[in-house]
This record gives sequence, structure tokens and C-alpha cells, in this order.
Amino acid sequence: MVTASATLSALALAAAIGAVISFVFRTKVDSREPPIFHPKIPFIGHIVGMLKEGPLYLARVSANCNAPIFTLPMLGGRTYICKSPQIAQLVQRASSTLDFDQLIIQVTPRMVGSSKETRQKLLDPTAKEEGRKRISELGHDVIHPPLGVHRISGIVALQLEHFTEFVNKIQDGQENALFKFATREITAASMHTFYGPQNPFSNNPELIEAFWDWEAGIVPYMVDVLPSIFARKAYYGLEKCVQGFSEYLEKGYIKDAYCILRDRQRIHEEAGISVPEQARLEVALSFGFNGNAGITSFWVLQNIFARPDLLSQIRDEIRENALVAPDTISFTKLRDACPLINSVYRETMRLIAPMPSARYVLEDTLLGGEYLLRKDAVVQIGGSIIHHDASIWGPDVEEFNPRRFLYSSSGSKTNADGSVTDKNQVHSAAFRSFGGGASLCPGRHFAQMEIVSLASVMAYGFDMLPPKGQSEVAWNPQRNEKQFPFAAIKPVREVHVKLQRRKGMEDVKWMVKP
Ligand code: HEM
Repeated sequence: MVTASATLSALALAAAIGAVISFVFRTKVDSREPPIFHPKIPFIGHIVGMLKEGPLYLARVSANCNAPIFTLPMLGGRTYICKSPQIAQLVQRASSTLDFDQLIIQVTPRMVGSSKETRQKLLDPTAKEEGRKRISELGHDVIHPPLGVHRISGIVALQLEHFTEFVNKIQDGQENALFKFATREITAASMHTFYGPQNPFSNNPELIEAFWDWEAGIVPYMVDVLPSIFARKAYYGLEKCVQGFSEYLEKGYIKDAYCILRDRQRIHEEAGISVPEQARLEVALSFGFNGNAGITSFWVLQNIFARPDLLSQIRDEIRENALVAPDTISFTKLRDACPLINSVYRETMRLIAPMPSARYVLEDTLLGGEYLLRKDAVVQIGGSIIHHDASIWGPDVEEFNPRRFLYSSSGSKTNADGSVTDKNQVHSAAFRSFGGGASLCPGRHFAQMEIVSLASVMAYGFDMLPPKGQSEVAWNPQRNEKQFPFAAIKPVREVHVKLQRRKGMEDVKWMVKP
């Protein structure tokens, strides 16, 4: 009896202490801040949720909230999650106080293990008061303009030459793991295009695998607890790439790189960043060139080849509108006269690239005169929520609808039967794959060119058949939705195929031209 009542008292005491702790440590919010969702475990509950469930966690919390933006308290601070395109647009417009760079400067060095000294040079806390631009701002000035749609013809031609050589080397009957096939070719081609013929990956092709080893383990690597043990593959992959880039920089091969890289290296040099530390920053930028584009290329190929009717319609579209000679496909024609393949490309990204654009709140900001965002908080545009909102996209929001972007690059809301018309255009800020506002991905034109071109020449010139021992190709792997929302979503497994030139095209030497 005594034991039972002692146990009850202990439990009551523990519950009371828990309630007091959670009350005392609850993040205090201003009544004008977006509605707050307290986690069950104070401080870390939302972080644990996101690590365990990935973007699905945000969708679950969001389902309980009617407001277009809400607050998640974390580690004594707060993150605002915005779930409507209208609010996303307001966030994008407030770029003077909601800053992209501040977060990138914190995240990038962690991705590649930069030294404290480099981190400090990048943060450059006195730059503003001393009237200087930070390294990231100088980088922005040299990277964005040369990636504009009218200035990329030279790098487009280089990338397409690489693809041409690659597809013409394909052996009939060659078996491939499709994810590896697409990601490795995008990596080899874009490293060649951006860093020149002596790029570290062409001098040492095993660095391509090292790069993807690092990419696969970036999140555990960034946790930064003995990464050589707990994120072993990522750690050694990164170190190999750093070594390759160090040699490349020391030998001066960067003289043959695209201007954005030469100019950026000059900025790093002038800031006194050492060569091995510059090499780390080059690995980080390579992630921008290769990561998302490689993963997206896989999904576009899989989404087309898994649907025989769609494959046939795309072949018709290419033949009628983009085939400028029996052996030549033109990217300009693909871009301007092939709405279906471009719609497939964007619909693929809606499902696998719901990017969480994040901004650091530099000063208290009243969004749309209504929602107060407090200084030093983070605001995230919940791509994973917006891309799956049926009120925006229509009742088939969870399905792949190849026609969703046929009439508008923003997409159209589908009708009850899944049909798409030129009406009901979706809000322009609802498509989150390339972010938006001042930091809208500058590589988006290049990305469209490479992904659509590679998919088109494969679709037009080749069949994908079951590999030996399989009666059919195991298409449609699940998306790894639990993946931490860092880059485009990967498949949970590979898709194995046998490549074969199409009947009647066995001897064609393909050419993809700008
Ligand atoms: C499917 C492929 C790609 C996707 C999904 C993608 C997505 C993104 C996103 C979401 C951002 C952040 C924007 C924001 O939060 O507002 C970004 C930034 C950036 N992307 Fe891309 N990207 C892709 C391909 C590329 C390519 C091919 C390049 C280079 C040629 C590139 C270069 C960059 C750069 C330099 C930034 C930083 C912009 C800044 O600091 O202002 N991206 N990208």
C-alpha cells in the first residue's frame, strides 16, 4: 500500500516537474507572430520529428493549422513555416530583412568541413559597417549574370557535346542501373563543362563515385561528431574530392574553367583563403551543379519510360518539332516547341524537388502587415507542404500528371477528372523547386537544357528493356520521402534496365545541338 502510494506520489511529482519545465521553457511569442505549435518534447521535439520523418513531419504538423504560416519552437529559437504561395511571395519580396546568404554562409562550410578561419572569412561580421561586400555577395555578382539565358550558349554547346559522345558510346544490350547512369553522366558532363578538360573528375574518374559517396552522407557528416567514424563514406569521399580540387587549383587548370569559376577563385584568393580551403568550397559548388540535376534526370527518364503511352507521345513530339535532321535533335526546339516534355520535366520536379527555401530574419519584419517575424529566427517556405496541397494543384495532387504544366510553367490546377486546360493557372510562387526571389536558382536555364536534352535523346533513340533474368523492368521505385529535405528526393532503390537502340535507328550517330 505504502509502495503504491509512494509510486503515485513520485509519478505526480514527475508530472508536475515536467509541466513546470515545459511551461518555463516554452518559447514566448508575440501575439502577432504566426500560431505556435509546441512539441511534446520541449526544445528538440520538432527537430527529432524532422530527422525521423523528413518533410512528412512538416506536412503532418501543417494539417493541424489553418493559418498560412505557423511557428515551430526549436532549441529556444523559432522557425516559421510558410505553407501558402501568397505568403511565400511576401517572404521573397522582403529580401532586405529575410536573408538567404546568412544561412548559406553557415551551412556551406559545415557541408565541406571548412576551417574556423574560412568560416570567419565567409561570415565577415564587420563587412556591413565597414562598407564592404562579403565573399558570398561578391560571388553572387560573378555567378548569376553568366548563367542568364542569353549568356549560356557556350556552356550549353559543351554540355551537349558531352551527351552526344556519351549516348553514341552506348552498346546495344548494355545493362545499367538507371540512377547511377543518369547521375554519373550529369556529373561527368557538368564538371567538364564548368571546370574544363583538366577538371579533377576527368583526370581521376573515381572521384565521381567519391563525390556521390559524400553527397549521400552530407547530413550525418554535418552533424560533425567524429565524421571519419560516423559518416565514414561521406568523410573519405569528400577528402578525395578536396585532394583532387587542390591539385587542380595548384596546377592552374582553372584557367580553362567557365568565367564564374575563375572569377570566384580570384575572390577567394584575394580574401586570403588557402588552396586546400578553396578546394573545399569548390566541392560545395559542384554540389549545386551536379546534385539536383543528376537526381532529377533519373526521375524524368523513369517517369517517361515507365509509361509506354507517354513515351510514344513524347517520341511523336520530338519527331514533329525538334528533330532537325534524321540524326539531330535541337535543344532550342525542345525548349520552345515541345510542351509535353517540358511539362513532364516540371511535374517530375514538383514531386521530387519540393525545396525548403529558408531565410534568416535579420530584423523584426511584419509580413503583409499581419504576421510578425522576429529577428534571428528562420523562415522556411514549406515546399513539401505547398507541392502537395490539393487546394492548389487539384484532386490528383499525389499523382504524376504529365500534362499539369502543359499550358503554363507555373502549372494548372487539374479538374476533378484529372484533365488540364489552359485555365486555372496556379500561383506563380507555388512551384518551389528553384526557390524564388533574389536567390532564385541561377542555374535553372542550364538545368532545363541538360535534363530535357538528355531525356529526349534517350527517349527518341533508345528502348529500355528488362535486364537479364527479369521479365519486366521494375519501374516506379518509391520516393525516399523521409530523406532530410536537403536536395531533390532520391528513389529508395535502383531501377535496372537494358539499353537498346530503337528499330531502324541502329546505325544512327546521335547529335544534340543547341
Ligand atoms: C534540377 C536542378 C536544380 C535544382 C532543383 C536547383 C535548386 C536550387 C534552389 C532551391 C536554390 C535556392 C534558391 C532559394 O532558396 O531561393 C538554388 C540555388 C542555386 N543554384 Fe540551383 N538548382 C538546380 C540546378 C542548378 C545548376 C545546374 C546550377 C549551376 C549551373 C545551379 C546553381 C545554383 C546556385 C549558384 C545557387 C545559389 C544562388 C544564390 O546564392 O543566390 N543550380 N538552386
